[in-house]
Amino acid sequence: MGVFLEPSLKQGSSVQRTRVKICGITSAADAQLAINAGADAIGLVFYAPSPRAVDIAQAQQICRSLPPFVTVVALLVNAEQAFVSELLSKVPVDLLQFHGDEPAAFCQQFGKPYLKAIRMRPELDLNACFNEYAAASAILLDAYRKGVPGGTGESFDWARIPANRPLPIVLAGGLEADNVAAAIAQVAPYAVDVSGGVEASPGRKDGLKIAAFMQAVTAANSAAK
Ligand SMILES: O=C(O)c1ccccc1N[C@@H]1O[C@H](COP(=O)(O)O)[C@@H](O)[C@H]1O
Repeated sequence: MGVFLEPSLKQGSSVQRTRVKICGITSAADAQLAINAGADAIGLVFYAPSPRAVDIAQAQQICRSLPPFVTVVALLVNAEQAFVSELLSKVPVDLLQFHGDEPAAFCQQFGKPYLKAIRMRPELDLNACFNEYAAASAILLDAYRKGVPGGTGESFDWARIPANRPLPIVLAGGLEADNVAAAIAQVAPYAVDVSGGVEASPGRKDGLKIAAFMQAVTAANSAAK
């Protein structure tokens, strides 16, 4: 297994900025809040039990409103193969995010770049996950709560993340403006992913919280220079 050098880590005298994904976007207006604040990616949740769930028609409407160079991530939790294929044929998705128990063969079959979310349950063997999902674009690390696939608003012990990683890390789980700088300083992830921490209420984003989150990321990157 090779060792991926996180772009956020110091390379000579330069430090690359931490990418930001704002997940759980449910409207064109909320997408605009994220983009205006400088987010790199938006996440659309295709998981019906979530308060942030969107359907294909809503996703199409949100995507039609987007300017170029914004990455659209589709979040799925143990979805049927047929649904993922339909989604990809109807919505301009850049990246799939598998947030359930999908094996690597399932994730790879669509020929799309993908993130594999790993929930940090206590006995987890992270190296085994890196090996299984070696073809992923990145591994997204999220908090574990039994019976809940994600979006818990809870964080986990970042010390469990090894310094040497074969793939880029997207750090998720309970991030918000008040803790994201500490997370970046400790973990140096490729990207951070936030949902509940920038909401006014479940499924509705808060422009001020998004702006504060983005400012905290920028400040953390400046402090690392
Ligand atoms: O957002 C959801 O409702 C959701 C539902 C099912 C799986 C994942 C979900 N969200 C993802 O969970 C993490 C952490 O979210 P939070 O910032 O702690 O609220 C993040 O990757 C979300 O995209």
